[in-house]
Amino acid sequence: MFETDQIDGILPEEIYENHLSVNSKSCLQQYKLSLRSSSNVASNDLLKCAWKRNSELFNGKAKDHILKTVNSLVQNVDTSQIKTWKTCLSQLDAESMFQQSLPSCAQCPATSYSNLDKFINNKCNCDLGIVNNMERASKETIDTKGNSLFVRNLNSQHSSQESKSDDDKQIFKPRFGRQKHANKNIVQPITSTSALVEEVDFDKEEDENKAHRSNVAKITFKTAKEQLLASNPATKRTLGTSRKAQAKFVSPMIGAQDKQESVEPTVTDERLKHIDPKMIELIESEIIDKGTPIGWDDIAGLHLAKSVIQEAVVWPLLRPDIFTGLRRPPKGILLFGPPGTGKTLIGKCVAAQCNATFFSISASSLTSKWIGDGEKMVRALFAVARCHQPAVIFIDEIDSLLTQRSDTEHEATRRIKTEFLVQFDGAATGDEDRLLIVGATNRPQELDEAARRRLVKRLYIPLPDAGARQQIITNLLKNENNELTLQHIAEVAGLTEGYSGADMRSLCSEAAMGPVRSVPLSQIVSIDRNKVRPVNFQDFVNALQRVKPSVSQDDLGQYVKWNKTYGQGF
Ligand SMILES: Nc1ncnc2c1ncn2[C@@H]1O[C@H](COP(=O)(O)OP(=O)(O)OP(=O)(O)O)[C@@H](O)[C@H]1O
Repeated sequence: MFETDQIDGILPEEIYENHLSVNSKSCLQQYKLSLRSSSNVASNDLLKCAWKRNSELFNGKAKDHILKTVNSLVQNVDTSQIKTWKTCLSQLDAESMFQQSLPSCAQCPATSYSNLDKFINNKCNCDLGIVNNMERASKETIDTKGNSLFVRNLNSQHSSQESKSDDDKQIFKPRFGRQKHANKNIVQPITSTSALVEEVDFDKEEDENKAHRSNVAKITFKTAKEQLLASNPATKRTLGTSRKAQAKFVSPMIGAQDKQESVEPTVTDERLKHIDPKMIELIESEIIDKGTPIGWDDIAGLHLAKSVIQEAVVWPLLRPDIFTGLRRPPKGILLFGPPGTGKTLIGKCVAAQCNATFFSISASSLTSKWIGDGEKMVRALFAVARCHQPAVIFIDEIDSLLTQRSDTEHEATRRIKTEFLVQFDGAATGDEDRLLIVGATNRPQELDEAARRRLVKRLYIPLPDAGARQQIITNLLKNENNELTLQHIAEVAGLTEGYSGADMRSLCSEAAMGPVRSVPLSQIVSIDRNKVRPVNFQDFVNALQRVKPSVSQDDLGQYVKWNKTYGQGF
């Protein structure tokens, strides 16, 4: 309670008579918190806020008086008055003020929340928060006694909708919960709580309230996500997908910025008529690889594989007129071998050598990322590829798409697989099509027989030999400041038996960290780039302690065996 001698002239009774109604549960809670922490400014702000919102409930004189007193106390916050202000606040019984300010509730008998804790713990069915939102959009009607408030229904849009469905029933919003009254245009105060309680079917009322709130939300409120999707439907598909470094950036604000431009991509090619435009856009932005073109020299070793590919795939794609009949090229090749041996590099190189568009997709993303849409995605992928001929479709982890059939196979996966085989056959039989499907796998033994048959050329991509490892090191050190001689490089190559191309890359990165680690910690931020010493042989020796080969001998044995059975045999 206010001490009458400290904030003179303001009697608690006066405040209660003015039906001080704190706006919302959260407002009150914050207010209480601020009281506990004795934060004068926060308390003052909250009080002001509550009073402002309820200004029409105040007797102007009392309001002015309270605000004046509060202002003077806040302005003198550094003086001795601070003690008085704090004392005032600590003596203000906010709980009982709030309790007493609550008007009678239609649904909860007044006694049910005589204890404020009950209200705070949601034991009261009323929803003050909702009422607050309504208050902003509506005109309040207060009865003469001020103890029961009805709020005329919300915004005109909503009321027109309701009136359409509810014909000539006029709907009013009580401050707590909703009440329907058959009488037209009459704002009825609740004079007897008990009488109303009898009339109201609580369950029905609750359902109606829920439906009403959701209607209001639908009409007046859109989440940021909904707004974004409405303005740029393409974002739905691009959000959450892993982007490659070279992938085109799709701004989430495209829709907002280019309102004039059509959001839907325009499909001009007849072959794409039945394909979802969003999928086309996604394929063009995410799946077409526009990275730096790869040359044969960028791939170390693998001479046999490279020559077979050149002969069987690259030339036919470049000269389809010569490679006809028996010379007709295979439409699918399989690259299998341990991870990190350059299968993807080969795929990219083929595309670059044939001036073909390179589509790169991981089969596992078809079965997981585009779950439910995988089938459509496969169809779209082949359709877009046909429009970008010559094209190379690189499917990494192809084993996860074309696995051997089993009873436990998921229906969606089975459908994607079927679609893939259908499209594959279409591409294989279409004489005009210059499409090449390159599948890559680390587990060739798991491939479906049907897939194996279609991927006619099956090439083993083994671990790099010493010469290839030497070439990889040389290539990677080309742009680094280093003092390794040819002999050093040959020595490192000799020490890395069993390392894959990817392991070699990790080794070189680790060695390149040596010079940086030798810089004293205190100078790392300021040191001149040219003062960092060159990479040397010792850095490689140290790196060899940390980077170990990732492929086991057992795995290698399996590849060799499979190669002998199904591979090209070299
Ligand atoms: N023969 C190679 N010549 C040059 N670099 C290679 C070679 N093999 C692998 N690398 C290096 O290893 C990295 C990974 O290679 P890549 O992605 O082509 O392997 P992968 O066989 O497709 O691997 P995964 O089976 O795990 O997909 C390449 O970016 C390259 O730096």
